[in-house]
Amino acid sequence: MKRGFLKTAKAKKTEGIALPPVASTPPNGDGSFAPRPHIKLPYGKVETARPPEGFVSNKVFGREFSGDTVDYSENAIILTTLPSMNLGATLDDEPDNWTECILAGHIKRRILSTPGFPRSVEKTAGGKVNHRVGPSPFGGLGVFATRPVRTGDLIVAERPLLISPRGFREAVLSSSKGLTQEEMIQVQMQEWEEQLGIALKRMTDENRKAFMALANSHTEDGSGPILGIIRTNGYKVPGLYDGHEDDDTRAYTAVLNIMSRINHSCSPNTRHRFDMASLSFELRAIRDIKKGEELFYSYCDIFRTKSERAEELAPYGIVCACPGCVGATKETDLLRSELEKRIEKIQADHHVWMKDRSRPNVLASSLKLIAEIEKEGLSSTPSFALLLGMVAAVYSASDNTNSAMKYLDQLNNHCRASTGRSSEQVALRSNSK
Ligand SMILES: C[S@@+](CC[C@H](N)C(=O)[O-])C[C@H]1O[C@@H](n2cnc3c(N)ncnc32)[C@H](O)[C@@H]1O
Repeated sequence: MKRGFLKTAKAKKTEGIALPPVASTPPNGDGSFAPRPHIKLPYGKVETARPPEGFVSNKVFGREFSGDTVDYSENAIILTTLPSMNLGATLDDEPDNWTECILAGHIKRRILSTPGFPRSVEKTAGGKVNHRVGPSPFGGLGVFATRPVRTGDLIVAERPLLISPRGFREAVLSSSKGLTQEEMIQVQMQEWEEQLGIALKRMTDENRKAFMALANSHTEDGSGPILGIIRTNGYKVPGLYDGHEDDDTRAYTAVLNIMSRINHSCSPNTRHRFDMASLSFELRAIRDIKKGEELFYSYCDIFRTKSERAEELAPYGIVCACPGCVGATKETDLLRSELEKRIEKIQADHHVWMKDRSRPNVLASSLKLIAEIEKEGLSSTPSFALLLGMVAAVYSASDNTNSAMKYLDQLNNHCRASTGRSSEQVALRSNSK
């Protein structure tokens, strides 16, 4: 994005809007929320992709609030711009851009109280642009490396255009008595679209334009244009959730200008993390990437079999033709689904060897699994670091310093790719806790 790109940014009249709280779902005693009912949204061509005849949706009137308001109820949904945007602000005031957010009140408070917030978004080494968006052989647009990128290097970091809840609010159901499940879902999608529209209106013209230009693979299932774009392009926001971390219905999703152009592969070459203090997503290489190579992340769980992955990818309209799917066999399915278990077993053997060096070490089994992982393109698994560490430890114990250093170096790069920090920095931080 060019500097000055948002020179025309319009200031907000108010700091935010609070949608009416949902009376039926107060937080539990510990401040957490009960899971929302899991609603499977339709995809593909849906014959009745609209609310039933004569249905009039609840119009939402939010309460406007100013920048110093912090007492919105836990249960209220807040529409707010982060970092906050002053009247007449331009990109010169906030070169890292703003994120339009639809959040529960307590989530906004959590973001604002993150130490360092709003930190500036991390820059690539030397401020170089490592990516470009262009036509992809997989169809539509994709993102490509403009220079060789080493494992662990930052490719791009950006603030999302929009952060919004992944699940629907319960309120809309109150008006839906007598409707079938399918009809209720259509009603919910329409009402959610109207609420999302309020957030879109609050965006700068440039951000709204960038958002609406993103791909939409949900044009025939009743999703409105905004919801369709969110469903096609959303990244789950790690660390942001209303209930329990594992409860997807209360998680948040982010749509980004550049990173939402990245296509899917079951053998991804990038990894991303969310940095709350800068409110940005950081994309790093998980293996060395050549100039011109397309960048991929995985939209599905890569530790599942090919047919299970195909099921997860269907809502995106993807019939995956990545090397991991084209070359899938019984053996690769087994490797993926049993990978974690195999690593755990090697780790247990390693601990036995650490206590009693007369026992067999795990060098051969670790190196064999590392080779299998690299061949299948699964090095984005966080447990890969464990294997690298175990190999380095065994080499080090046998005074094979060169080999130990080689694997420590790989471990360090892997750690940078996952956490943005070197393994020494990560060890220092965890020791200081
Ligand atoms: C997040 S967008 C990715 C960017 C998109 N290609 C574009 O033109 O903006 C997701 C959509 O891209 C397409 N897509 C992504 N990965 C794909 C793949 N591996 N094979 C086929 N289509 C893919 C699908 O239409 C999917 O719904």
